[in-house]
Amino acid sequence: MTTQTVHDGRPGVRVDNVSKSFGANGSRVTVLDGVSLSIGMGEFVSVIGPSGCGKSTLLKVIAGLVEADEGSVTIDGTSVRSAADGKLIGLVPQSPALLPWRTVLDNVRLPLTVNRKANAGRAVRDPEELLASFGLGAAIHKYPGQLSGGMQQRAAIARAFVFDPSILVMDEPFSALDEMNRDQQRLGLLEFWNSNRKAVLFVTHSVPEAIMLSDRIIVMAAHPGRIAEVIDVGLPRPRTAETYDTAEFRDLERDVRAALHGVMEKAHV
Ligand SMILES: Nc1ncnc2c1ncn2[C@@H]1O[C@H](COP(=O)(O)OP(=O)(O)OP(=O)(O)O)[C@@H](O)[C@H]1O
Repeated sequence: MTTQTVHDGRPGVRVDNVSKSFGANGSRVTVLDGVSLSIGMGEFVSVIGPSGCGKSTLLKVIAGLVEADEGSVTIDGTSVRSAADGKLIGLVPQSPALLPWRTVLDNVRLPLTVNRKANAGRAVRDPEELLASFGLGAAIHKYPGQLSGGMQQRAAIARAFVFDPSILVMDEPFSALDEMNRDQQRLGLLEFWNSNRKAVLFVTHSVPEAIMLSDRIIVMAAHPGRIAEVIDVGLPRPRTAETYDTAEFRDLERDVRAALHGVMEKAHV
């Protein structure tokens, strides 16, 4: 096994000194305070931290769904707005958000058909092939209600790949699944990502999940939301179910939990 990090010289995601507050003057709350980070092309970065520390807000700022008050974000060298217009950003939400009256294949095709004119000439992936590579080849003509939660989430991930985005932002995509199923989905995602390297920002509450998937783990602190620590994972890839049983994995688990305890304790001072 080898440790491999793929950087092809492209800038990836750059977040520079981003701040964001919500609320009116008297009750204004700073949710992100001077957050800076970068994700190289082909790098997998997870964000973990206590509830309310601004993980989802950070993800939304990077995905162009929320505008930062201060600071800047660039995706592959361009502004978030033009990256979003150019379909460079793939988003996987917490719940699969599939349309129940459309088949799985039609759900994954939907982004291609919504604005056919604007999408003309854009590089796209074949929805059937994508679904097959996520193990859903036999389910393409089924409706979402006929699929398990894990299968629905895989379809949502496949949908995020149709425009072959440069970056993928994923907001706790496996949080609604039971642990066994969740683990299967993680390994499935890793297998696909290994041969389709994107810059990934992955929000999670699970320490083992963050370690298993990531090259780096960003630990956030709350009130205001900020980066407290960055932990390099460095486990060899490809990672498999056996990776959980290694001493290196357990050491990392201890380090990440200690970092989380650190930010929780400071929050109570
Ligand atoms: N649109 C909004 N308007 C007002 N407040 C908001 C808005 N979006 C988020 N917040 C507040 O910002 C803070 C951070 O929210 P965010 O969802 O980013 O945290 P999180 O770390 O993802 O939390 P969790 O782990 O519980 O999902 C919370 O206090 C939340 O109530």
